[in-house]
Amino acid sequence: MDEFKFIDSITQDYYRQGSVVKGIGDDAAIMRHPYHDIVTAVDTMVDGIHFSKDTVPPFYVGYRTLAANLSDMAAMGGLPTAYMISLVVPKDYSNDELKEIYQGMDTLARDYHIDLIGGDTVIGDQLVVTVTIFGTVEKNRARLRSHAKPGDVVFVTGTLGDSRLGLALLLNEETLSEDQAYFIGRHQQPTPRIHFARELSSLKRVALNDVSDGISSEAAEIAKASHVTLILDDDMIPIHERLEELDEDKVTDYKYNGGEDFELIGTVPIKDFPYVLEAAKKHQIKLSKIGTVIDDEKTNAHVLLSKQGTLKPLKKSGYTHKN
Ligand SMILES: Nc1ncnc2c1ncn2[C@@H]1O[C@H](COP(=O)(O)OP(=O)(O)OP(=O)(O)O)[C@@H](O)[C@H]1O
Ligand SMILES: Cc1ncc(C[n+]2csc(CCOP(=O)(O)O)c2C)c(N)n1
Ligand SMILES: [Mg+2]
Ligand SMILES: [Mg+2]
Ligand SMILES: [Mg+2]
Repeated sequence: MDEFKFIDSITQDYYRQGSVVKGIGDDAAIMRHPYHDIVTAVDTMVDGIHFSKDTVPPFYVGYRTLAANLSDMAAMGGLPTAYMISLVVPKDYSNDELKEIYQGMDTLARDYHIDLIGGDTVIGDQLVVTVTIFGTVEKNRARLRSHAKPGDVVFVTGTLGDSRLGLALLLNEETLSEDQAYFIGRHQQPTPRIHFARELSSLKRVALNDVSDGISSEAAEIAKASHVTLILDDDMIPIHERLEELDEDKVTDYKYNGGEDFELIGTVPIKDFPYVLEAAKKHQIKLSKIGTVIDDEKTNAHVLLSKQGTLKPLKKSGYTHKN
């Protein structure tokens, strides 16, 4: 089973409820409401897959799961309001550890002024934390993956591969002379780009996707949903200067396929790009133009990578759950 093929296989042909604006196929679902659209998404993190005892302490298991969920909300341009938690707790897990998970979530929840409104608790074999976020977005302003058009600028927030390097440091696969704490912080405590995405709410058309699997996958999802091709420029992909110290193959893998940076990749009409730059500046985040959108009629590819004067398809090699 490959998660994406599985999702395709269970997607309904049509929605019975007229209120479903967007069902399966984006970072979150959108439901029409008389005053605004409702945004909801669910994320699950599993011990041994998304974290381990060596990589993420309980406080950050909570923090990180809610952050990933808020990141999907940001990728829709939504304003979060409340969340629910479903837990599978191993028999040997202590009450103190459980409390820490909740403290991690609550720390982030306070920052975004959102409330825990429910959940479910099960005792099982392995720690599983599932968070469901609810929020709102102005009617017809949800930032769908299908909104990219030829001529758009492709942009990304922050730097890419930092979380992957943090994971490598935590797993002792890598050592660094400096900035260890920064990269570990990016892995354990990512920042959902809610405020930046909300700042774009006056723009008519923006396509957004958050970086959970790696931009090689996220860029392809925008291209596929929008029936366009994204051309990315290798020189313009933002990375932290410390990452350049690693082997070239590793740098390439981390920046395109590392994932879990929870940055936003998006496209906007060229006329709106200065506004997007201003929005990033206002929220003190880095924003980089990384490419352009073209018609997909002749390219036969979702994403093309421009590197050292050549243009080649970029394979969708981000993280995929498989068995
Ligand atoms: N088991 C499932 N049943 C129904 N819909 C699903 C299932 N798994 C995923 N989906 C839907 O498929 C779409 C893509 O899901 P995916 O998990 O890739 O998105 P995401 O939340 O942006 O990524 P990530 O899992 O990395 O956070 C979403 O609309 C999601 O709601
Ligand atoms: C211990 C450990 N090993 C590996 C990884 C890497 N990892 C796990 S899931 C995922 C993609 C996002 O998942 P999803 O698509 O479910 O949001 C990535 C990059 C990790 N975080 N911890
Ligand atoms: Mg997402
Ligand atoms: Mg998600
Ligand atoms: Mg998923």
